[in-house]
Amino acid sequence: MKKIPLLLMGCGGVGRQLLHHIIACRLLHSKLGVRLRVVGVCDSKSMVVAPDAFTTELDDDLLLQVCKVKSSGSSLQNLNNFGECKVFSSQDLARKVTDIATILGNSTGMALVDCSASSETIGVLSQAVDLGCCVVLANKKPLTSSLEYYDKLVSQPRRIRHESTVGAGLPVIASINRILSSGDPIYRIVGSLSGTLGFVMSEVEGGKPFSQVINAAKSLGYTEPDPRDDLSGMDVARKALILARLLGHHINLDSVKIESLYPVEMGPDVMPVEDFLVNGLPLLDKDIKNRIDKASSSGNVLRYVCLIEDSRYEVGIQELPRDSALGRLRGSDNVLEIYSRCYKTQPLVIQGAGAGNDTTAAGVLADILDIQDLFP
Ligand SMILES: NC(=O)C1=CN([C@@H]2O[C@H](COP(=O)(O)OP(=O)(O)OC[C@H]3O[C@@H](n4cnc5c(N)ncnc54)[C@H](OP(=O)(O)O)[C@@H]3O)[C@@H](O)[C@H]2O)C=CC1
Ligand SMILES: N[C@@H](CC=O)C(=O)O
Repeated sequence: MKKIPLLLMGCGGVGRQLLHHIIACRLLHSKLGVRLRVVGVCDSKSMVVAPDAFTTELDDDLLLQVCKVKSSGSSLQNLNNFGECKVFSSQDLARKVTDIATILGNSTGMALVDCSASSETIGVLSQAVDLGCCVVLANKKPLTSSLEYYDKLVSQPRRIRHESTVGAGLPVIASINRILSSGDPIYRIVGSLSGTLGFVMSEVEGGKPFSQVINAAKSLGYTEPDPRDDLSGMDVARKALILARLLGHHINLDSVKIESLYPVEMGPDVMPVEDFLVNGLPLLDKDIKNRIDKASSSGNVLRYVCLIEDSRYEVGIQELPRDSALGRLRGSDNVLEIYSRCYKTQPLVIQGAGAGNDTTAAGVLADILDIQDLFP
């Protein structure tokens, strides 16, 4: 049986769902001759690890307990007396992750899985690459920081997977990699790449207030931890940057033209997120409704569109015909049109659920299975 040691960073909506998927797939994976050995799980402050990363793992009862503790809003410290594990607190975290990566990286190998929404994981991920580990990301921040970090993370292409960073579980990165590796140059990508903003546009079209829809999107697990990451366009800009860099464009986030749906006075530096959700959002209801009604009166709809073409990198609202590919989108679906030599007149179109814990975690799990050949 092939064994893949795995350390999970981030135990929020996506991370917990990943643990549930791993447990639910035990039988399937054993038929495939693979076992995912979860050796550690950490959140922002603590980490729970197996007593000996070489020979032991966190068993499924303990993983379920991790999920239970985290979904109740408690700390992983509460697992101190539950089963065979050790719990470490904040100052030791990065060092402890690196210690495990050092032990396993050059022996059995290890998959370091980032389901956090933090930029603090970038250092440990890049060290893990040097230590011979694989990295699997749902977190977009490590790939959208400096070009130096990006180049480091992708320096061993067989050892990195990040399908869920764009379009959640949709096969966007894999499809682009296949097209590029066949020498077919991609010259234009256009799409709607935010589950949250897609959901918002179609629900507000249906008559619901913007503020209510954003809160619903948060409860459904579509938004980033702070929904302003979605509403500012920054989350889509990160996806645009990931795609542009995949196409070989050596650019940074400041090359992406971004349209925000809220004013600077409601930004994270000015207002705490709870304040924004309760008091800020309702102030935006009228303006968004007016914009949508105006488009509707001309038979159009509003969609938040991502465009990558030549040296144009733009994310923002566009008014589009209701019966266009993007105009027909409903709910949290994403759609992506890829134009290349082979897909010139008719683009390659990828469409489907583009956000949510289930599909995102499924994408992460498929990525982990995809690197199984690198493990003994
Ligand atoms: N939801 C979706 O539809 C999609 C999400 N993604 C990406 O998946 C990631 C996770 O999203 P989601 O689960 O919704 O986010 P959550 O906010 O629910 O969870 C984030 C988790 O990361 C932990 N964390 C924060 N900082 C660190 C750190 N430095 N080291 C380790 N863990 C840390 C948090 O810890 P604590 O509990 O202590 O706060 C929390 O457990 C995000 O990057 C998001 O962009 C990608 C595609 C789709
Ligand atoms: N917040 C994101 C989640 C996926 O990346 C979105 O709404 O698309």
